Amino acid sequence: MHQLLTSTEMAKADRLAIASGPFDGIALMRNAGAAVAAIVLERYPHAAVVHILCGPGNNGGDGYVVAKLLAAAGVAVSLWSSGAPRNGSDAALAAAECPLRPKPLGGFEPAPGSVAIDALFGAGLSKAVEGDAATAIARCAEAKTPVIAIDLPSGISGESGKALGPAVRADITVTFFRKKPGHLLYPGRSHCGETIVADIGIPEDVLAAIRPACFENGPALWLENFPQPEVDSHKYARGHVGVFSGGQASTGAARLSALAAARAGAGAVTLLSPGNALQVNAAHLTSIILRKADGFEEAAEFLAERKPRALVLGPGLGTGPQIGDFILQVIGAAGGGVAGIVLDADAISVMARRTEEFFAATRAKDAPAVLLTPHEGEFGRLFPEIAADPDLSKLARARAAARLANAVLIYKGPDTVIASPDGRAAINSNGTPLLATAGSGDVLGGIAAALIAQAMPVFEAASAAVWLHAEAARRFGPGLIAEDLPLALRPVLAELAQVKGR
Ligand SMILES: NC(=O)C1=CN([C@@H]2O[C@H](COP(=O)(O)OP(=O)(O)OC[C@H]3O[C@@H](n4cnc5c(N)ncnc54)[C@H](O)[C@@H]3O)[C@@H](O)[C@H]2O)[C@@H](O)CC1
Ligand SMILES: [K+]
Repeated sequence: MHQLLTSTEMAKADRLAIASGPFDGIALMRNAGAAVAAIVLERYPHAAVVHILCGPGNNGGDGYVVAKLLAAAGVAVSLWSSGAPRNGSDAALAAAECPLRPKPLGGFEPAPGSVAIDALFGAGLSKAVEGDAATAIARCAEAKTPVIAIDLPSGISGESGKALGPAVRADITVTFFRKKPGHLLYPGRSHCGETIVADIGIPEDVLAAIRPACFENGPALWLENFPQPEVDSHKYARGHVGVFSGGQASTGAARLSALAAARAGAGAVTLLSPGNALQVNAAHLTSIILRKADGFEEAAEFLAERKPRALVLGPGLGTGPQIGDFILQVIGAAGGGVAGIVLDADAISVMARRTEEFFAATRAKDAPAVLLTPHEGEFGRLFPEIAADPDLSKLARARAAARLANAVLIYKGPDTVIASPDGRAAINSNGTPLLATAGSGDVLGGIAAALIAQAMPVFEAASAAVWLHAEAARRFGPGLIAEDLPLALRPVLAELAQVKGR
């Protein structure tokens, strides 16, 4: 259920389902309407009136089916239409099967105690909602009428989650077969309320032909690749992570990454510290190995001797020009042995000033895989042209940036998108505002590095890290600070290990 379908992919799913039978277009529409009607009856059994607002397309067609079924169940139904469906469409068949006569949408006023079904526009929305439909949306909002949206809240793009103009704020959104990106990307997500995915008889095997490349992030996406220590594992087989610390006044961020990497299962973690910060780091570390690394030569010795599988560069590292040289040298030297380098925070800001050299390094033939973890501001600095394109959704921005940088991206925010240069992407949906706390990003980088070090492919490792990080925060609850996050991973990891062991 974790695949997300674009409108083109969903139309293909409909076509393939119709071709393989037994349901034709109108039968799928009847199933869709029946699913919505059942949810209305279950959730709003005492509604005084159910208003059904039908648009001109097949979304409206679903509305006519709902009207017929609810009326047959004895519900007081009031049917409104913005215009007759196109002759020969499934919606026209559904309208013909519905015994109720619709009233013109312009006269719609929600009655007290009523519920509204939004069947105005779904996957076919192509421009801003205007006229009577926009007025109807405003009237529901003014009257605080509970709304159940069919497929998508009208006005929201299923592709981008953008509001193309006025948009319905639904309490429940019932979509079909699979969610669409617009259900998870903001502001769409906040317009959906609870999103329910209904089965309308489209067979699962159509997905093999569609091969979706976008997913809702969750264990279904990466559990198969999630590390599980073998009985005979020793600490280096569980993956060694190297984290580079900043100077003596900014060491905490790297230590948070290091601790998170250890909690996320890295067998060994080394903190590489400038000489002037060794004392302060030593005073705060116990199980983490501390090693002096002043500049590239000592870093290169560490790579050659200890063969870490993953590196974290960025938290608290500083933004001076020599830091940029250092990062480029480490990327250049790490290919072969290092499976992945996580570049976060200061590393992103520094590389944003040298994008040409940076992208040349990440695209080099033997470069290690790179994972970038920008928040909105850092994304804008590193990818200014992509960030400035108003036509791109957050999903499209993440994918374009991943391709440009030849890197996996964790594009952070309330709807974090993880994107791979191969075109795959995941949208995270378990995020929490509790994570808006200083140092939480440093922890995320450490978790991702630990998973990469344990042989998870970088896209899967990044996706798993984002999910684990949010899940740990949610379960910990209010009062969370970044220091709590590594330990808060424990129950989440325990549960995953149990599921995986089954
Ligand atoms: N067999 C099928 O085709 C099925 C379709 N289903 C429903 O069909 C919907 C998609 O149907 P459609 O492709 O007809 O699309 P919609 O019903 O979303 O709307 C398309 C119509 O609205 C017009 N339009 C788009 N934006 C407008 C705007 N802002 N103002 C005025 N007019 C606008 C279009 O020109 C077109 O006539 C899905 O969302 C789903 O609810 C489901 O019943 C499942 C089966
Ligand atoms: K709708």
